[in-house]
Amino acid sequence: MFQFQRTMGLAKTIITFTKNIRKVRHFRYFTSYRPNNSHTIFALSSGSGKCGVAVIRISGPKAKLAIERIVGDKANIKLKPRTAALLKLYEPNTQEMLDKALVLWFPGPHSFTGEDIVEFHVHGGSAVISSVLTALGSIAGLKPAQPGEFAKQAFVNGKLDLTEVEGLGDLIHAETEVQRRQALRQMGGELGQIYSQWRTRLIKCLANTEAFIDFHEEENIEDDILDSVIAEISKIKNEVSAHLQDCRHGERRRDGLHVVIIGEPNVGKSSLLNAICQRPAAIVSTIAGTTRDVVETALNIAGYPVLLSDTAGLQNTSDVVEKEGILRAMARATAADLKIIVLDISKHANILLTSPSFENFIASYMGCLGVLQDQIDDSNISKSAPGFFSQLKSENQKTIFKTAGETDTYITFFKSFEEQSSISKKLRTFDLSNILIVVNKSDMVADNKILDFIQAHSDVMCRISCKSGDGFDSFMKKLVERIQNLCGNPTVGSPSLTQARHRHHLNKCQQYLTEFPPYLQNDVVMAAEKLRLAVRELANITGAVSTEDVLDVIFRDFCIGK
Ligand SMILES: Nc1nc2c(ncn2[C@@H]2O[C@H](COP(=O)(O)OP(=O)(O)OP(=O)(O)O)[C@@H](O)[C@H]2O)c(=O)[nH]1
Ligand SMILES: [K+]
Ligand SMILES: [Mg+2]
Repeated sequence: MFQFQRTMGLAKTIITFTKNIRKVRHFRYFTSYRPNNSHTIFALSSGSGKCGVAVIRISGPKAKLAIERIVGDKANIKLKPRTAALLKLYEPNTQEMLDKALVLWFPGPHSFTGEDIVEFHVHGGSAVISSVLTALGSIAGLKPAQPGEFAKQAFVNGKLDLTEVEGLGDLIHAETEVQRRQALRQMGGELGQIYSQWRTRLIKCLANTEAFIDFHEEENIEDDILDSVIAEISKIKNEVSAHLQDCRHGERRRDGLHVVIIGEPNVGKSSLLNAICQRPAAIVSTIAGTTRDVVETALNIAGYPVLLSDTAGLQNTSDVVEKEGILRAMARATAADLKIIVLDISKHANILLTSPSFENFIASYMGCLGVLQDQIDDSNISKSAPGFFSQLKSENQKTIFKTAGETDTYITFFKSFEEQSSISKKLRTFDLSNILIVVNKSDMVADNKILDFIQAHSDVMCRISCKSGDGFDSFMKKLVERIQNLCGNPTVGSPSLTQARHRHHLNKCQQYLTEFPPYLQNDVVMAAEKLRLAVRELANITGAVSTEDVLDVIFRDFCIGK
């Protein structure tokens, strides 16, 4: 019991019940899944292909034996922990020399995996590598590592929790600066610590609740014990909520920000995509409807990972293939983190100038394109303008695209918005943080009024020419600012969750914590069960409790040798 109290640092209340300890419920939530994994594994840990130096790693109880078999007696004399020694490697059966290598010896538990580890830094030719791997395979008790098996050993031996393992995986896959910084921070354990401290605090609440259940009838238990539990749980719930409301910053930084280019046909969407990624990724032509499918490119923009998509021009069409392309474009635009809406100055200048207000302009143009429907409050709209908007909602392709490209109709559209003052109000609340309007082909029109209009709305609008390159630098500056705002800084503030898996368990944890107080009124035992489930959800994130299935999913993404 003493050990138990000391380990968990439980609330004082619990300590007063040692004599009745046999009654305390079993603390199932302390159990962790630690599969017995004592075999010795080996693999090439550096990348494949010809290279100057290749690193072959061995981890497990027979690592020492492996050095003795491959290096011979000299190994024992020359090898000091964590110090490199230049030694000859031999085939253990024929004694043929294989290579001269740097050999490093990391005795467990002070190693990456917690097991004994040996590293051979051999010459990086494929024949050298395969001869050493074959020699290792011939030693009884050694087996080739599965993908991610070194990291799994580290997890099993308590060297890394699951969020740290994920951080390590992300670091290996990081392609941009921001991904690298975020992964490094997660691998350092900061994210895991947030979840662990919530879990520890919830375990204390659970222990107090269970103490109440077990002893409140016979012992002089403090009356307000449950009040303090309720207060603490409400505090934790608020902290989890704040952590969840992070605008998906961490996930965007890990998986890439989705940016979609949309607009009418021939406005220069594909030209813009090509200019941003500096290669002819999408076909450009004078024919309206050139782009049919979504053209996606993965880019590194100012250190942020971005998935930039060019889409089919939005218009009414009877062509079934183009129609499908338009549906895909709209689906992409709806799901995107940032929409770049492209206009053609030679075609849309008139709308810009005759618009009664900027909001109306945006609403009418994008309403016509059918891309802001997700931001329009349905109920309000159907009340205010049942005919117009319900038609727009339900038949957005059929009805709206019929009119696309006709300036007069746009003007009629936004004038009708203006007449509906309640709708206008709604439109003014559009979230402009995820929209960037690009007025292209500025080489074709040089009208001061238009330039002034664009300048007056420079927070969401810019003018460029994909043809001459004019305005492109300031567009890119604006784009980078948007991306920075949408992704946040990975090294500032508390660390963000980075995976849908974290979000899933945190949402479930929240749900159980919400259910706790109402249950407490009628059924304390059930309330305690809710708390236990909440603790379990947090334990799932860090791997304090996990199943083989979960581990398989996480380690599967690693390559062999990691
Ligand atoms: N003058 C001028 N022409 C441009 C500019 N940008 C693009 N164009 C031309 O406009 C035409 C259409 O360009 P695209 O990039 O194919 O347009 P899009 O929006 O992708 O067209 P769709 O895929 O058919 O929807 C091409 O002939 C381009 O060369 C520009 O800044 N100035
Ligand atoms: K085109
Ligand atoms: Mg195109």
